[in-house]
Amino acid sequence: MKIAIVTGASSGIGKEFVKQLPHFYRTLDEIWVIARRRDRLETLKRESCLPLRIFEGDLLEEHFYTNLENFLEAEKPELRMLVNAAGFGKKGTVSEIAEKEPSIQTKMVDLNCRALTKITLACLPYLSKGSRIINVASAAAFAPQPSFAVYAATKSYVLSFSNGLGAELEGQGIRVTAVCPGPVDTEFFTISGKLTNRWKNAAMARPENVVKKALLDSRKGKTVSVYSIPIKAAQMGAKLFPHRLIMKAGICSEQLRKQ
Ligand SMILES: NC(=O)C1=CN([C@@H]2O[C@H](COP(=O)(O)OP(=O)(O)OC[C@H]3O[C@@H](n4cnc5c(N)ncnc54)[C@H](OP(=O)(O)O)[C@@H]3O)[C@@H](O)[C@H]2O)C=CC1
Ligand SMILES: CC(=O)[C@H](N)C(=O)O
Repeated sequence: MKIAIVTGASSGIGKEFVKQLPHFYRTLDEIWVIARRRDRLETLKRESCLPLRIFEGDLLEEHFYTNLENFLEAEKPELRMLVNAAGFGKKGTVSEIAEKEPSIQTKMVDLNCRALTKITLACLPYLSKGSRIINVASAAAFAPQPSFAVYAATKSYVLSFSNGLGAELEGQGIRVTAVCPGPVDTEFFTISGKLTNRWKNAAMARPENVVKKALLDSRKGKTVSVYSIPIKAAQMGAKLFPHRLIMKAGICSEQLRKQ
């Protein structure tokens, strides 16, 4: 049985992967979808042209992995595509967030980094030549971001992990692509807090476009997928300029906005 696995499938970018995957991978038999909100996954299942198998659960809970591993062991599927999209962010300084929600920043690290790694490790034995991994990082991975510090650090981990793992798996014909979008119009900002940066607001992308580009880039075997010219410029800027300067520019533009 040929399958794809998508985490964060109940909303936004992950959900869009579930919608587009059947058109890119016509030989898939099933997509296994992971998220906490079962009702959302049930709706997606009714609308999908491929059978979806629902794995309702919290990626922060250990028993979730035991359950998934048991299913993988029993079915021994040919995993053609793993998409790690589950994640969240919180806006504000590290101290402000810590005061309001003491454990949320370590939970962010646990979901964005640890859970992504755990799912990948569980899936590795079922990948074979031609299989793909897509890890949803972010343009926030390119440089540190004051007032988004933990989030940006988690996404640097995802980018670095994807590049390292990709180099290890290349010889087996398995490609890993880190997707690094700027702001995307999803429920992300309901949880993180609204975007106040006008440059970021102007660069807001549609999830359909980001996902289509990611799937095309993954098919080509690209290691990083960046949608839109402004975000490619940001990627280039982060390579050319010292991160100290980039952070200063970000802080100045935020202060100007507040005036
Ligand atoms: N939107 C943006 O501007 C950008 C987003 N990204 C990244 O894209 C990824 C997807 O975000 P996006 O689609 O925008 O945001 P959404 O909030 O729309 O989706 C987040 C997804 O993660 C799932 N999720 C969250 N917490 C858990 C958990 N503990 N266990 C299982 N699943 C969980 C949610 O499902 P449920 O709540 O049902 O469990 C949901 O399906 C994230 O990694 C984000 O960092 C990257 C760049 C830009
Ligand atoms: C939420 C994101 O990851 C986005 N790249 C941003 O920095 O706003």
